[in-house]
Amino acid sequence: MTTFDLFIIGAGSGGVACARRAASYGAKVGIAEARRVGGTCVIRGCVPKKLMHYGAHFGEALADARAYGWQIGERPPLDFEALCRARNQEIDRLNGIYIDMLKKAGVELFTGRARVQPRWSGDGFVVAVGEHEIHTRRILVAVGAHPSLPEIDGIEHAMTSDEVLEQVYPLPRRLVVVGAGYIGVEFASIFRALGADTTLVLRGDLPLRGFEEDLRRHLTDEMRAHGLKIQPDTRVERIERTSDGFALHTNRGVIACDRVIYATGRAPIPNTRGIGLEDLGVRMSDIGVIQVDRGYASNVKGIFAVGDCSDHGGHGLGAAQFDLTPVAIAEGRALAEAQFNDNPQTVAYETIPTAVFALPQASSVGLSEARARSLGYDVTIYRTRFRPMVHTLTGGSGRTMMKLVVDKASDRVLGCHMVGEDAAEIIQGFAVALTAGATKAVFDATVALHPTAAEEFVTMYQPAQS
Ligand SMILES: Cc1cc2nc3c(=O)[nH]c(=O)nc-3n(C[C@H](O)[C@H](O)[C@H](O)COP(=O)(O)OP(=O)(O)OC[C@H]3O[C@@H](n4cnc5c(N)ncnc54)[C@H](O)[C@@H]3O)c2cc1C
Ligand SMILES: NC(=O)c1ccc[n+]([C@@H]2O[C@H](COP(=O)([O-])OP(=O)(O)OC[C@H]3O[C@@H](n4cnc5c(N)ncnc54)[C@H](O)[C@@H]3O)[C@@H](O)[C@H]2O)c1
Repeated sequence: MTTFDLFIIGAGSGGVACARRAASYGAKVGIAEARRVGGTCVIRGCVPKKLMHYGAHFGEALADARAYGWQIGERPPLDFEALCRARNQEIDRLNGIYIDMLKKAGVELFTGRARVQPRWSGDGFVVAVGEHEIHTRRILVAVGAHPSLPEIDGIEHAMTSDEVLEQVYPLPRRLVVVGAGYIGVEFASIFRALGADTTLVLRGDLPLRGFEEDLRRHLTDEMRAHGLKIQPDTRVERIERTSDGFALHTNRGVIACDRVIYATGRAPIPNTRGIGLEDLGVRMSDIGVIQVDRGYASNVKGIFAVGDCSDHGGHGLGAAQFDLTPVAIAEGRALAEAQFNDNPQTVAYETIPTAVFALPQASSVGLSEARARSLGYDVTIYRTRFRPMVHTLTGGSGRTMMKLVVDKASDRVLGCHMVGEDAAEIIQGFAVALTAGATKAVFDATVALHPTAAEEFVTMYQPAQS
């Protein structure tokens, strides 16, 4: 029987990245996947979501095109189910590519739910996947997370992101999205842009808790201007099926709709529980997050964890922001480098760029103003709001917002934030600048690229009133 150097549970972003890198250094690597290779990002996350985001925004582009002379009459009809089917076809193609990539890398794939056995083999661990009994020196747990739902009456009527992104269904006429984190804001934006009468219901006063306050406010105004109904300070008490859809009973009245999407967060349970980790004494939080050190090692020697199911604590920034695909990939690769190439690496957690594919997009890298102040920085703020050039002809009311948070003492730019078209594409380059430790003087010395929105990031000379 082969003994693997590394056996990975979960072929998602972190697991696949680690497997390929470790195998490239000659390690004997096996990987188990319970659902589909590619994991959340490829199968039911980033990729299908971005395809739907593209699909949704053609509607607006078509309307804008009229102002540029295109003779487009009424809004053309949308075949939403065709969009779902095209999306699924692309996901099937990517799933095949991921399986091939593992094969080409020499990684052995086991299909099924892996379970670590409560006994040790001669030189490591035993993992069961279906009929297979696998011996391995190290285990990487990269099992990701799962939509978490509150226990209220009628919650079984709600769709989660899994169903939204995997199923083919008619476009809802009236939709309610509950929860205003990344997924809630993105889905509400997508369905609104597709033409659904959409209400975003949140418990707090603004969406996207943890993000820069100016970004949250500006994005809220913009989303409302696009016709999205945003209902703050609202708690759903129960969901009732009615003759023509559903009734959401809330502390602020009843909302009628045809579909309800719940986007109330994700947790590693049930993925991390019930697969033998507790029996070996692996330390986890109450929601199943595996506690690891800076080398992604759990408290049990030889068991590691990366990605959404893990937390190494102590990065000093927000938390939820780090459950992102590139973070899982960077952690998986860093683990492989340390274990199989004697090349320990650190992930630049302080300057992880992030975007919300909303209506319009919002993006951030580095610290928010509030977070910078809470960490003791004395900061200067630069902020601009302007009408993007495309709307000079369309007459659209949309406004772009950009903000820089600068440390007075060192002149270092601590945070860049944006709401507006292409915000996601624009922030990536500024993440490079922040990772390199760029100062405001460097931003000022950078020649602008005209005419773009991005140039505003290097032409904000006057500090904003606090
Ligand atoms: C709707 C949505 C949109 C998102 N959009 C973005 C985005 O735009 N940008 C971004 O950066 N991030 C996005 N994310 C987050 C991103 O998808 C995750 O951060 C990323 O996939 C985490 O990777 P991972 O390797 O930790 O876990 P996953 O990719 O979730 O992979 C875990 C894998 O483990 C498998 N598994 C679980 N238990 C077992 C077991 N016992 N045996 C075998 N296999 C098992 C699962 O089936 C899964 O395939 C999005 C997430 C969602 C839900
Ligand atoms: N563009 C991206 O990069 C992207 C997109 C989607 C998801 N993600 C990742 O996936 C993770 C999960 O996304 P998410 O949106 O599910 O989680 P989230 O943690 O971002 O947001 C969940 C929201 O639901 C609210 N909530 C919790 N319980 C509730 C209840 N009972 N009623 C009403 N609201 C409730 C929370 O206050 C929070 O605002 C994110 O943290 C992010 O890391 C990233």
